[in-house]
Amino acid sequence: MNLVVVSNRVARASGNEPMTGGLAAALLPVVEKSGAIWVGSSGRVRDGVHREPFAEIEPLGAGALAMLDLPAAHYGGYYEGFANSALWPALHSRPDLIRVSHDDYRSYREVNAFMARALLRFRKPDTAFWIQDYHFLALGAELRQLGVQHPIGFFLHTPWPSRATIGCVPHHRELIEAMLTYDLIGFQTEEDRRNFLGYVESELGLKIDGSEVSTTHGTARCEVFAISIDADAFAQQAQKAMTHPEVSRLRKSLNGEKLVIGVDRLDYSKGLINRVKAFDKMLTDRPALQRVVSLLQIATPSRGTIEAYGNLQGDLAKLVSDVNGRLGEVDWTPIRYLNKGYRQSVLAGLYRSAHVGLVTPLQDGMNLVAKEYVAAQNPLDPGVLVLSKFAGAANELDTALQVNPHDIEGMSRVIATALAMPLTERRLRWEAMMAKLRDNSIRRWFADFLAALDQAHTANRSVGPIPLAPPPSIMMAGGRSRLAPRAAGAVLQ
Ligand SMILES: O=P(O)(O)OC[C@H]1O[C@H](O[C@H]2O[C@H](CO)[C@@H](O)[C@H](O)[C@H]2O)[C@H](O)[C@@H](O)[C@@H]1O
Ligand SMILES: O=c1ccn([C@@H]2O[C@H](COP(=O)(O)OP(=O)(O)O)[C@@H](O)[C@H]2O)c(=O)[nH]1
Repeated sequence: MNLVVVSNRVARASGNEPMTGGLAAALLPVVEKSGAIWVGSSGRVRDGVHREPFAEIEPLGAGALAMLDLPAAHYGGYYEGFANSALWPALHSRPDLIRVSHDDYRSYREVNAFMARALLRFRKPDTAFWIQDYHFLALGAELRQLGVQHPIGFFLHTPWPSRATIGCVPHHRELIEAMLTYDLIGFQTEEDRRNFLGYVESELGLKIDGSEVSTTHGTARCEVFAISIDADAFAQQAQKAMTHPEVSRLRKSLNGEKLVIGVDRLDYSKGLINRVKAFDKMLTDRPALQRVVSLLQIATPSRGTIEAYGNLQGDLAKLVSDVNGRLGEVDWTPIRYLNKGYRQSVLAGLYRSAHVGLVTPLQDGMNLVAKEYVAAQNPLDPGVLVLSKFAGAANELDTALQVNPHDIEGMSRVIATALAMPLTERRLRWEAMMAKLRDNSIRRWFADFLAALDQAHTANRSVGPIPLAPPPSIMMAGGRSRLAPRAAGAVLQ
């Protein structure tokens, strides 16, 4: 099989920069080994690329990485607009943060259609397409519309929310109808899958048969594949990282103090404000812990041109400075707060140096930082993971100390418990989590998805050729979508 993987964000094998997010970090090692072609955005835009998509292609393991310049006129409306100001807040159950214009939606559909046309050059008779994430909900439908009969799978890296919440996204019906043209739709957790099928049944009135939804365009199978990491490789990296100068400097600066670590993109879904408040409360309520423990919070800038992200950056900086100003001393700072990214070869050593890993998102598809923190620990003296029950990772990492990130007082108590946990209990909890990570590796995630895609597509083909997808349509009065033919290229006119 000749695999084409598609995502908005890609990662270069030779890249020396820190990873921006879990999708790229998780996919890089497996895509590299698979010989696949990985197609995504170059991060650059270009005028007039509609006819001839421009791709910079470089080797990636046995395969290749193709980075496309996306259309200048639509990039902002697609990425910052519809993808990250409408879909992202809705998918993370924050409908109050949805900001979207109908032009943004048009741009989103234009970029999906553009990507579909660009993918045709990579198509061979035995190609399977694997589309990643909410940036490309409609890409499968665009490919089918171009007559592509190949297997097309989709994996959603974020949560899928309740029907009421996804219903706040303009054009939700036509987007989800478009998703049903995928042979296979993968989710991080059973809850995400249930929410999606619940929407399909109650909002679209379609019948669900086990994991399958049948439409006049074929059957979409919906399954769960929890993304993961290569735990043993990460453990080795962590051991090696202990001699990295940056890690040595951190350890030396601790002067025997305990360390709590948080590593996140600066995103409102990550629960950073509540986390800092909980740490503050712990130190304020338990003065004996002052000078005994500090927090290292790495908050990598993300999507900074979007208002909600800019506001968060300001609010968080103010909160951290308030805590440090109030509790700090001439020779002690309670919170080390860094707005930059670190390579995993350094990050692994930082995790291993920390007695507690704080991963407290309000909502998170999976959260690979939680898994990396566990994998990085010294088996003889492991740290404790404090994990939000609203991260996808909480399903597997069930011996972490799980918290409700909305309960600041509860979190402050649990962090104190983690800091005081005896070695025997730390080891028991860590061993159980590490066994789960070893069992469900990123290699297994990759292989299981592709095997299920093959099965789903074979079952679809056994009932005949796949009809052209329902074409995209604009909203009609009353919020219902219509399924009407569309002239090639005439998106949303
Ligand atoms: O590409 P960006 O806009 O910079 O955002 C980074 C990525 O954020 C999201 O990551 C998700 O995928 C992880 C791996 O499955 C998962 O652990 C995490 O819970 C998710 O938030 C987003 O879904 C990606 O598309 C972005 O690339
Ligand atoms: O400075 C940083 C911060 C994060 N990461 C990586 O970015 C990913 C974050 O993934 P996660 O699933 O936790 O969250 P996301 O950012 O994708 O929502 C992890 O693999 C981290 O190792 C990194 O390499 N350097």
